[in-house]
Amino acid sequence: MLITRKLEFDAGHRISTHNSQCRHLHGHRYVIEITLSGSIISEKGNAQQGMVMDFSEVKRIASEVLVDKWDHAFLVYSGDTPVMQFLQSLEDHKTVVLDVQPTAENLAVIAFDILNAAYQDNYGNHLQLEHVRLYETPNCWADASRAVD
Ligand SMILES: Nc1nc2c(c(=O)[nH]1)N=C([C@H](O)[C@H](O)COP(=O)(O)OP(=O)(O)OP(=O)(O)O)CN2
Ligand SMILES: [Zn+2]
Repeated sequence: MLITRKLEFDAGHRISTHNSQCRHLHGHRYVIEITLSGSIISEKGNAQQGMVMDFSEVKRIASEVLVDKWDHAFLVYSGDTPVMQFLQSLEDHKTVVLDVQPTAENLAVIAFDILNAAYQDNYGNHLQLEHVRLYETPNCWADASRAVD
């Protein structure tokens, strides 16, 4: 069984090596869709009986490890020297430094890795993260999936 929870956050970025508009500082209302797999919990008396995981729990975990950290942050590539220096000059600025360009593709992979470590199987229902879809705009998104062994 697959379940998906959607969350949204705002963040700034630029692709410093881009040959067009995206090299300018700008922001997006990012949308992240988190897909988990697992079996339906059947244990009587369990508050999550009938669920793979309570959607509110999916949100709580994603917010704690990822979304609250990226929301209203500037996502900057560590190799983007002028922007790194500028952000460092701002007192108490919410900045997330990445070792790759903050493209939709890279953000989806980073989000997958962070979330993958966060979703643990608590009830023996083989819960695990399967897929992350990250929308940069309503028209542009990237998918990161669990590698097939
Ligand atoms: N493969 C990728 N291409 C681009 C990325 C990316 O992350 N991966 N990012 C950008 C820009 O950051 C920008 O966010 C995308 O802007 P744009 O192409 O203008 O997207 P829109 O949905 O606003 O496009 P419309 O043509 O206005 O619909 C660029 N490329
Ligand atoms: Zn952009």
